[in-house]
Amino acid sequence: MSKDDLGGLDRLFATVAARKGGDPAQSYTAKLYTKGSAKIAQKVGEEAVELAIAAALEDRDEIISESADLLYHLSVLWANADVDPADIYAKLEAREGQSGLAEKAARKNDGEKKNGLR
Ligand SMILES: N=c1c2ncn([C@@H]3O[C@H](COP(=O)(O)OP(=O)(O)OP(=O)(O)O)[C@@H](O)[C@H]3O)c2ncn1[C@@H]1O[C@H](COP(=O)(O)O)[C@@H](O)[C@H]1O
Repeated sequence: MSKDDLGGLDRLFATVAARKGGDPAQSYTAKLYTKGSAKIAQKVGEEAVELAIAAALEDRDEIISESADLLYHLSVLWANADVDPADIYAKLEAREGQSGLAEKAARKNDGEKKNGLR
């Protein structure tokens, strides 16, 4: 499949994954890889906080802009960790049809059993 056939997030991921081993003087993404996983994780955290602030302020334009920043840095984090968006899609698909409330209740029951409370 060519990169042109991919959707937005997959296309962004293909671009950033292709920057691995690239010239840090030519590519911001390549430069980020050379800084390592802790720096990439820090950038994701920063962008997530900036998005949360935009959401708290109900600033729609900033929500869009910060979401784009977050998705870009998240894509770099995935590529750096050898995770493919397909892995995330598979996880989401496995959760389809499972209510978040039911999943949380099941986790709570498991935790109580483990702690001998049940
Ligand atoms: N989507 C993005 C994208 N979004 C944000 N950014 C960059 O992410 C940086 C984040 O801003 P910051 O102020 O936090 O960066 P900073 O000041 O360098 O941060 P520190 O490293 O100092 O913490 C900016 O330099 C943005 O330009 C992006 N850089 C690249 N892309 C995509 O990745 C492709 C490849 O880019 P290069 O790797 O640069 O060729 C581009 O064509 C785009 O499609």
